[in-house]
Amino acid sequence: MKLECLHSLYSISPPWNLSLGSELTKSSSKVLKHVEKGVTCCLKSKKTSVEDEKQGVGSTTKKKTRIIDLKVSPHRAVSAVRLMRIEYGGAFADLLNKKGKGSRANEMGYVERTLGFRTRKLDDRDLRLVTDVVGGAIRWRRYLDHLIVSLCNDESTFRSMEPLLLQILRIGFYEILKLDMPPYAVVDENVRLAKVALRPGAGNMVNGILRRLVVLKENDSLPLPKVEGNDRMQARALATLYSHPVWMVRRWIKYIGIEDAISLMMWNNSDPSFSLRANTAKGFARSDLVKRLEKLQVPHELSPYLDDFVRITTGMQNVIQAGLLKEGLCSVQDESTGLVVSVVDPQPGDTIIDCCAAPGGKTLFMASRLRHQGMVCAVDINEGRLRILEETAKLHEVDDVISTVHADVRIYAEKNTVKYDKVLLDAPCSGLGVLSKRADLRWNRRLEDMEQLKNLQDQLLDASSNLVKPGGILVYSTCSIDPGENEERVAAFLQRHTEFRIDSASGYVPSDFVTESGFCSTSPVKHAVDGSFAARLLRSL
Ligand SMILES: C[S@@+](CC[C@H](N)C(=O)[O-])C[C@H]1O[C@@H](n2cnc3c(N)ncnc32)[C@H](O)[C@@H]1O
Repeated sequence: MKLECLHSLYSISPPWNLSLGSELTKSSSKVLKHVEKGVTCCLKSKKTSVEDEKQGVGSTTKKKTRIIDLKVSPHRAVSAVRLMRIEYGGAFADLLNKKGKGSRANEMGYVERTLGFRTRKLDDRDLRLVTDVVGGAIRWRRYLDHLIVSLCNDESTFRSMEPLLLQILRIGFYEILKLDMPPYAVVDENVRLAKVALRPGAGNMVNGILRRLVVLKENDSLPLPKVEGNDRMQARALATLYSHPVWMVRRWIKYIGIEDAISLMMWNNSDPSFSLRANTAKGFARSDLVKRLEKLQVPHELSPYLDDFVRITTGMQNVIQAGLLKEGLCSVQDESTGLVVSVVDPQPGDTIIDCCAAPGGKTLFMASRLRHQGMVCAVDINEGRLRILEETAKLHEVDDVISTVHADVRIYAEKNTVKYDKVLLDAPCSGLGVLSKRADLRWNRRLEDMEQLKNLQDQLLDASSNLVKPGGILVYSTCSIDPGENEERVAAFLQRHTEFRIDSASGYVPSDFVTESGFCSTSPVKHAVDGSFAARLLRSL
């Protein structure tokens, strides 16, 4: 996905924003009450600095008062507000801070509306801290909450805790336990935030709980569960220790065994790594990208699997600021998604249909491989995401070979009579292969979702298969590592459609990724890239 689109796509106004009053849900109105209480309190409390701004509007002069607290650390105030938005606003955890137009100002606007005051402006270090703290506090939520409950006097104190107070505690716990920040500074700073944003009593509570945590950490006696007992008890303990939902842990133990399940959870909890794809369609080769990265002093490494890809671990901000993405010279794309395109194997002159195309990561890469000969028809049910695809196709100069269709592919495939050489179905899925990049996804997925997704995947497979020419190829892919969404879907499809057979991915992707059945499967544990699956299915003549 194009990086610059992430921010606007995932920025959702908080539900407790007063202007959204009529849309408030029950739980968000509860949050609103807490937040309003906090705002009223902190407006009454004494501030370090008050800035009066005069704004001239025509002949009248409006006076706007901004309360600025220079003592509260900006990264903590912003992190607390972001965590509130993510948990209660349904926004995704966009861990890539978009620098530039108004983003810092907007962030402070949210702080002011939620907490009732501004802090000093965020600098680069603050922005990095916000990214670390927000991503970490979300990933480690179950682990942190287990310890917070243990350190509260009783469970009801935890259950009835104001949402903002809980976020402040999570920030403090994460900073002490996982970022190894100087503990007493962390205590003081979070106490100050709780006092100013809520009330003095909240600060006292944060002080008591964080100080107990510091002592337990120093004595190496954190109250953590032991991995013992029956399967269910072990899964529960691991779910707390590695901070994942119990149902996911049970599923992974069943499919990949306890050791790999632990490695997978450690991968999911680590900082995500990113790859860049050089946009050769614009005449920008990987060697050009490497030169630019060297100039920007961004550490990088060539992908051993894909000719156009470069891996970076840090320095994404530099890449963004240098305008490489904005100019369409490269995109942020994981190697696992590039390998899916290798399984499709687009060749100049091919006619291809991408059945679930938006926002277009694979469409654009396939189009670049066509070298301006052939066509990719990009279908998606989501108009907004499809628009992003169209804009990026222009920017990347591959729009000459891309046409878009806004439709439900199940209906489109029934009515459409054109057949294609290659059909890609990159199906909606649980995303269990990309949990390191999507920090909050693990908490939003439920076991019940899996059944619904499997039904949808079957329907989409049936529809897409209608669009394949005799002798043509259907590629079914997901960003999941769950056999229920992958191998089992293909097996069920082949039973329903005897005109298709598996065409091995061998020869299209490095043999490391080819399973015994001939599928392409990437695994965070084995290959240190996101998890994905792709099956190449050949239609008989
Ligand atoms: C996994 S995402 C696709 C990602 C995309 N292939 C890429 O590489 O950027 C799944 C997409 O399927 C679309 N989708 C879901 N149901 C659909 C349907 N019935 N018909 C067409 N598109 C659908 C969603 O809107 C979503 O954009």
